[in-house]
Amino acid sequence: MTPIPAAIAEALIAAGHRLDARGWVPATAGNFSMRLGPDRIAVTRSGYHKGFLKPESLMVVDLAGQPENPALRPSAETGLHCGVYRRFPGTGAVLHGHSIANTVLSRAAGPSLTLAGYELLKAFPGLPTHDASAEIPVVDNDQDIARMQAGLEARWDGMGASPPPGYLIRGHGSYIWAADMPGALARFEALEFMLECELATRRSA
Ligand SMILES: CSC[C@@H](O)[C@@H](O)C(=O)COP(=O)(O)O
Ligand SMILES: [Zn+2]
Repeated sequence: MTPIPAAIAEALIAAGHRLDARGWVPATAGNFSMRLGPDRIAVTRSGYHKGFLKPESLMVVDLAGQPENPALRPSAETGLHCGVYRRFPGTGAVLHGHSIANTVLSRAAGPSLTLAGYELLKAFPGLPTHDASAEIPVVDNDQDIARMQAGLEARWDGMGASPPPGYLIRGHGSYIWAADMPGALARFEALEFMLECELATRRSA
């Protein structure tokens, strides 16, 4: 069995506190993971409140989503985490949350949502200035996670070498990743900030 180092467990638990404090993981929504090695990740177990995670709320799966301990049930969306680690090998942490802004805006969006002119775009890779735009893919929600992941692969295939490090699931939430947990949190918060700005702009229109 692959141990989950204390620093990894602490980072995942702290991420839960942070996102819960912002109202981005209501009820038992959201799931998080961090890379443990080339073919192993620590992921949140299914059905736990992410604001109250403990080391026992975490478990180890391989990049096909198979648990090392078959008695434990990983996040229902483990396949989406594994899909990111497989496709983008530099990924060290993946965060998923359900916010009001990402839920409302993804419901209204087409196949992508464009964010332009925000200083916080600089939190995303390859955007050194606010004078830029990011096209965040929006995929339809699906309880068949393997099918949703296949759709994402097709989207990424059509997006060149460096798709944005995140996407929205319609009416559901966001997935964001980075090389480490501080980076993933920064990108998550930047995306949420810009989505809240978009929502405020539409409300005042
Ligand atoms: C509270 S329902 C939300 C779930 O269906 C799911 O979308 C989610 O984010 C959490 O699922 P989980 O299996 O606990 O990782
Ligand atoms: Zn979810």
